[in-house]
Amino acid sequence: MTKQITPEELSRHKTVADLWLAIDGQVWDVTAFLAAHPGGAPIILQHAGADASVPYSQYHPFSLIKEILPETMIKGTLVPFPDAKPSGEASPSSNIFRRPERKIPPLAEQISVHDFYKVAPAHLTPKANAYISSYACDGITHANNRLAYDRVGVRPRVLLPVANVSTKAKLFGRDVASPIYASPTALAKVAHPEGEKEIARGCVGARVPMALSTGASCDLADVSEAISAEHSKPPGPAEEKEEEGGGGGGGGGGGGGKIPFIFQLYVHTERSLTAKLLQRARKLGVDAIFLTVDAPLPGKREADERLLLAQPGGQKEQQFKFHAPMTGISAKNDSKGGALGRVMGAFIDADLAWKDVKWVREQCPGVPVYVKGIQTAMDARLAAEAGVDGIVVSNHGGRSVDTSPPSIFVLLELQRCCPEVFDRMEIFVDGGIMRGTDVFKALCLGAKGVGLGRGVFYSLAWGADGVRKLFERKFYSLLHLLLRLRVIGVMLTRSDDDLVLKDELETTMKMCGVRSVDEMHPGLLNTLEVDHAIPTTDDHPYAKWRRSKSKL
Ligand code: HEM
Ligand SMILES: Cc1cc2nc3c(=O)[nH]c(=O)nc-3n(C[C@H](O)[C@H](O)[C@H](O)COP(=O)(O)O)c2cc1C
Repeated sequence: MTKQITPEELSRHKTVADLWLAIDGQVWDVTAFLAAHPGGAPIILQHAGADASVPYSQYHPFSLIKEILPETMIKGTLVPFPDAKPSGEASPSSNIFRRPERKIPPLAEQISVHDFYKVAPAHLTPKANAYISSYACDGITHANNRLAYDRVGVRPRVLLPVANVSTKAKLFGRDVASPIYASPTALAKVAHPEGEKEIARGCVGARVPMALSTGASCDLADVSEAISAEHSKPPGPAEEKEEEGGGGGGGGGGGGGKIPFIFQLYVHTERSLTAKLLQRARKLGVDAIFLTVDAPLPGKREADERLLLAQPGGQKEQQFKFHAPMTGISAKNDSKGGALGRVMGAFIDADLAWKDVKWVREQCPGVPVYVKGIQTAMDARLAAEAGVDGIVVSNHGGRSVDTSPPSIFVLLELQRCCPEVFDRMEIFVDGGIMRGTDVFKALCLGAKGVGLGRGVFYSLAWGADGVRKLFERKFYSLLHLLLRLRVIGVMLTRSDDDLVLKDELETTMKMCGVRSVDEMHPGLLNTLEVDHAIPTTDDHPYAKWRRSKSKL
């Protein structure tokens, strides 16, 4: 049996002379590998003495470490949570533990999306982490979504007046503070007891769109109500200090117009149920429908698969977290394992076809429909022909079919093979967005806006404030500032839990001589490093599509 290593013991090995880290439940002594790591030593040192599974999985498939490092470097198995108790009725092998109450580090310390990814998992249950972080098979697409952005460079322009820049945009018919939104992600209650309602509150605070999944753990009406309630709150300290000269600008509570509210649709095998759901969405006044088409069945997400759920009849709270009211499905283990995606998505109609897009549009006249999950120029053209209002270039965050192209490559493919689609419909993109530079690159390539999935889930560990901070920066209201000035005599400052993505986007814009979203264009990017990887034709450029005939 391998040695059981506690997080405390692991944390004692974090120097260049003695460096351990845990990946996928195993503790490795990587002291000898530190200098040889092709990605550099600093990134490994950043995670020294800690569980590096989540950040590691952003760059590498879990299988890589076993291919590269000898087994002799394994020190043992990480005991997940020595201070945690197994949940009441969970079977001994279920591996479900409740997190003891841990003090979450201050939000002010989380200054990048990477920070949210790094810190939040320690405050979620193992099953929640497995569900959120998981990806299809070897995680090639998942890792490449992120890495592909790094291979596209920006071309900074100088000596242009950029004292005042604005990230404002109009998305789904409404004014937003920045063209970034919360992608639809099912079962948010695994990360926060208020689930999607809390995401909605954060989105209102940041004044960005929110997309709600069919598989959400809160009902459409409840989330719609949470949005309205948040909008009608009186302005508080987090309220926007309306920018002078166009810069900045978040705003919680009643500030600004209503945020766009999007309903993401998975079509049920029983069509009448989907028709009813769409009618409800329309009545509730959703601003758009995202029809997800890249998951006729959920991908093979092994991390999620391996970790079983508490058995039926187990902890109440467990069931509450893993229940989707709009589909009526509660999670359970099946003969294959415990994958939430598979169990919760069992209702999805795998026979959906282009003709059904028309049917969906007919069910909700007047509500714009976007097809989410487009990954080739061919399908982008078909979407334009189907008359939809737009598409979301997405591979489900690498959760559907592994080795499909990173989203930014698809955007380049559309620019190369069917540029006309950008004039015919709106194009959104998600997958692997971690930095303001990533947002900038996607917008330069014609995206109207970008979505974040996992980042939102991780920021949710801090509740609505975390979500707001992920997207937006917070200013003190003038009133609040004056009060502070009088009472404690501070200088005019921003609040200490400023920003993340919007601020990074503004910085990039300033460095590139761009003052508004409309001024961004492909000429501000260098894509030479990836251009060879972008398809030039619909068919394979030389391999012929002919299966050899049997001679028998
Ligand atoms: C300890 C086990 C690790 C092994 C065996 C390993 C292996 C490798 C290898 C073979 C490469 C070059 C090829 C490639 O890009 O896939 C690489 C690059 C890289 N690794 Fe790791 N790595 C490890 C840990 C980590 C961790 C913990 C992180 C981050 C949290 C990380 C981040 C990176 C990054 C950012 C690159 C550069 C990728 C690029 O420039 O395209 N690695 N690693
Ligand atoms: C935990 C989780 C649940 C998701 N659930 C859904 C869903 O119900 N419907 C959907 O269309 N996409 C879903 N997605 C995909 C996201 O909408 C989005 O495409 C993806 O997460 C973007 O990649 P990122 O996580 O790298 O930002 C989910 C993603 C995650 C991480």
